Amino acid sequence: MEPRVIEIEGVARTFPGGRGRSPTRALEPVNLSVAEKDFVTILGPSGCGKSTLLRIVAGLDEATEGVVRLPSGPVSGPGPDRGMVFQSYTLFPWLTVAENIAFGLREKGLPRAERADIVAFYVDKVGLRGFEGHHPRQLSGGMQQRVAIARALANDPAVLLLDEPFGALDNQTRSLMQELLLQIWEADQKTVLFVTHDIEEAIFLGSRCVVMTARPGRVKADIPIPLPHPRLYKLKTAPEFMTLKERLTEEIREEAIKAA
Ligand SMILES: Nc1ncnc2c1ncn2[C@@H]1O[C@H](COP(=O)(O)OP(=O)(O)OP(=O)(O)O)[C@@H](O)[C@H]1O
Repeated sequence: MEPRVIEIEGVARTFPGGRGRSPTRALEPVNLSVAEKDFVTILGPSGCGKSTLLRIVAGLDEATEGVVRLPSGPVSGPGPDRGMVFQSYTLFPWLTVAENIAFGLREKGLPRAERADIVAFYVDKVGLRGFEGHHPRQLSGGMQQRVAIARALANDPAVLLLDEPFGALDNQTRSLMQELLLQIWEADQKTVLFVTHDIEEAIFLGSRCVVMTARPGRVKADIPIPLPHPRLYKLKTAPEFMTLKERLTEEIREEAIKAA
């Protein structure tokens, strides 16, 4: 068995209310153990605490109960062992594509020549050669998200945390980005936590799919996705894909009804 890289132990989150408003219980205690090279997709109805859980693993928010353990120790803040990509484009608008990708490497103090090599490698990998000198405003949404992924990968984190990174993209671009991410994962075998609303996306990408209940969220089901790799878009119409889709649709439907 692969070693565990993320241990989420009894992690719960309540947001304080303030000014007469009652507190919001976003997450019930969540336990989740993620092995090295796992690609865990997290599905759940809107508002069930998916982003909150990911932000706690990233160290951007604090659990009110429980702990997240990494090989480096319990999470107490962001760290270079975790790379995060959000739904909205979070590139630095005043930096070029190359400068955005190199940002973390600069912070780490890597020499210029080494930074340039790493940037060139990831620019190639995400298909942005020729756009190194462009600024984010000169790129389409899909291109910006490719830069964000390249920036996260360039730091070579053990864990990638992705919060609906393709949520704002059109279907065609989204499909291409899914294939690109899978190719990268198949080659680099990173450990990935990927939050999504999209059942097909959760199956197509994941080696495991965790379904959360309606808010306050907890783990409702943890379903292995034993589909072979490499995965290409045609897989989405295969019978074994459809069977998984049916099962997950039913799980999510029950929760969406509760949430509504
Ligand atoms: N900073 C905050 N202060 C107060 N409440 C918050 C805060 N962040 C999140 N919440 C609440 O916690 C709950 C869970 O939010 P979260 O964003 O984690 O859900 P989600 O499952 O990611 O939702 P969606 O799929 O719609 O993005 C929601 O009810 C939300 O209003």
